[in-house]
Amino acid sequence: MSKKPKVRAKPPYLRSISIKSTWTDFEAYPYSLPLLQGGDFSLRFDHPITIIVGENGIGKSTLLEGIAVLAGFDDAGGGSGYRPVDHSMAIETPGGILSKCLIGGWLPKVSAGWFFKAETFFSVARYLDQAARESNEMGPDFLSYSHGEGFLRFFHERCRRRGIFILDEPESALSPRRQIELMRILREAEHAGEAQFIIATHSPLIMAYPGARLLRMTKDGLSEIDFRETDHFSLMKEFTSDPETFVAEIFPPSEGDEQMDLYSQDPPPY
Ligand SMILES: Nc1ncnc2c1ncn2[C@@H]1O[C@H](COP(=O)(O)OP(=O)(O)OP(=O)(O)O)[C@@H](O)[C@H]1O
Repeated sequence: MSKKPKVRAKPPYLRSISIKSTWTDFEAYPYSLPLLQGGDFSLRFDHPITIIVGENGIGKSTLLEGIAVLAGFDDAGGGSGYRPVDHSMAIETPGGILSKCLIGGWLPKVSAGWFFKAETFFSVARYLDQAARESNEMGPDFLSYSHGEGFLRFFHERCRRRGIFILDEPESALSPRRQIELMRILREAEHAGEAQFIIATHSPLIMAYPGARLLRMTKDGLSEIDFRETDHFSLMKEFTSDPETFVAEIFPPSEGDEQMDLYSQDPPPY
């Protein structure tokens, strides 16, 4: 009798997160995020790629850290079982403890994947090289490249595998051209059908990724949005349609100032 081929579940693997109904502590960070106030926060993931946008400080990274810990990653970044940063001397409250108040709905629970944080990429990369050296293996050596090249090599090598990939501001070191390359990597991963991505970004390019579910985080919570409606896109649109006026309006002349030609080719007089 022939064996039935195994059917592998497709992403998204993490189908939902919600706040525990018994949770009552909303006083201190990270439970004090505006998103959680009211105690009925929940979010469903129904696309392989979810992209979260929102103003600085609204809580995107903290939410991603909570999800990363729920997925079994360290909130400093890395894969399952990696502890790239020594937290023993840290004085700050780690955002990952948010996971304490969250319940994740998985189908199935996957442990493979990665939590990429632009701000800790270099510590994580060093940790990977050191771990490889200790096992007499070749390290990935992401640090022997420029910031942006290192990031892209990383995305090429790690994000095409099966698992859940949580990316916090992956565009940070990438030129617009390289952001487009990242979008191509996402597209390949999406076609391969093995990876779920949850991404926080300020890049108007990445938020225009076709087929992703784009969510805007505000103090009132998370809601779906078209990328054209985001502040990031509207500001860039205003800028590109009339850069001179746009920049001049950033620096309105004070009373008594002479009107400055911002695009003068003359060097400054010092
Ligand atoms: N370790 C911490 N302890 C206390 N408050 C924190 C800590 N980390 C962040 N916060 C605060 O929590 C809020 C959310 O921060 P978070 O980093 O999640 O925002 P964000 O949306 O990712 O911002 P950005 O776009 O600038 O990365 C901010 O008001 C921030 O000052």
